[in-house]
Amino acid sequence: MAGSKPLSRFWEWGRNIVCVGRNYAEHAKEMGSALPAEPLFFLKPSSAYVREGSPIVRPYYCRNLHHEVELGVLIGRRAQAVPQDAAMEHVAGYALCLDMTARDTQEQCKKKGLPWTLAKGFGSSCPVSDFVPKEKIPDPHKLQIWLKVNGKLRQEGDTSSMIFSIPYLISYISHIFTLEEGDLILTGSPKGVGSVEANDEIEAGIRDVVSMRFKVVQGTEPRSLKGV
Ligand SMILES: O=C(O)/C=C/C(=O)CC(=O)C(=O)O
Ligand SMILES: [Mg+2]
Repeated sequence: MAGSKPLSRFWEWGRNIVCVGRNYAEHAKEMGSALPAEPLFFLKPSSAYVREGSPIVRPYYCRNLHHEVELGVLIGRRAQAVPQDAAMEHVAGYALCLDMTARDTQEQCKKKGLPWTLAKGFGSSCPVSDFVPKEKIPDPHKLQIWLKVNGKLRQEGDTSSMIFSIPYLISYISHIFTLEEGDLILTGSPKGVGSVEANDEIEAGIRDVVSMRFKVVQGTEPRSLKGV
């Protein structure tokens, strides 16, 4: 139950995972998408969390699983309609996160005007690092985040390039719904997203702060969904 566990194990809280999209101009460009005039966001279920030691499971319906490395911001105090200048008081700390994306499924959803849940919200779509307390990161807009696949660098971005800053995002979201203690905001991916296959190893980090490794495995197709 939320509240009975330490925030340093936020992935056990079962709180909201709020993901911001197209928050880096070069990533929006590589996707062929327009820059957002206001933050674009979507949710993942809390069962999407996965920790080091467990694999990222590629959904059986996905032919093109993409990595997106993102800075996660952990809410430490309830935020309801907070102004930008008070927003950082609601932050407990940070984590490195992956917004794993079934890109082919997302393309289909975009064409049909459907939500992105199948593409972004499957089990293990949100690998997360250890919690990093706020005190260890004096300026979250001055971080280098990176990601390698099988030892090769794929993504390298600087959080100073975010279109919408962390205080703006917290303020904006908190005017739409209340952010609760234990909620995590994924702040969007820099450029360089790309495919991973079963047996690939993903390593990612916030330079000089934290790193993590995950193996990708293939999910199996259910024999039948009849009777569900
Ligand atoms: O613009 C697109 O086609 C896709 C955008 C995303 O997947 C958004 C993100 O999750 C992101 O920018 O991090
Ligand atoms: Mg993303």
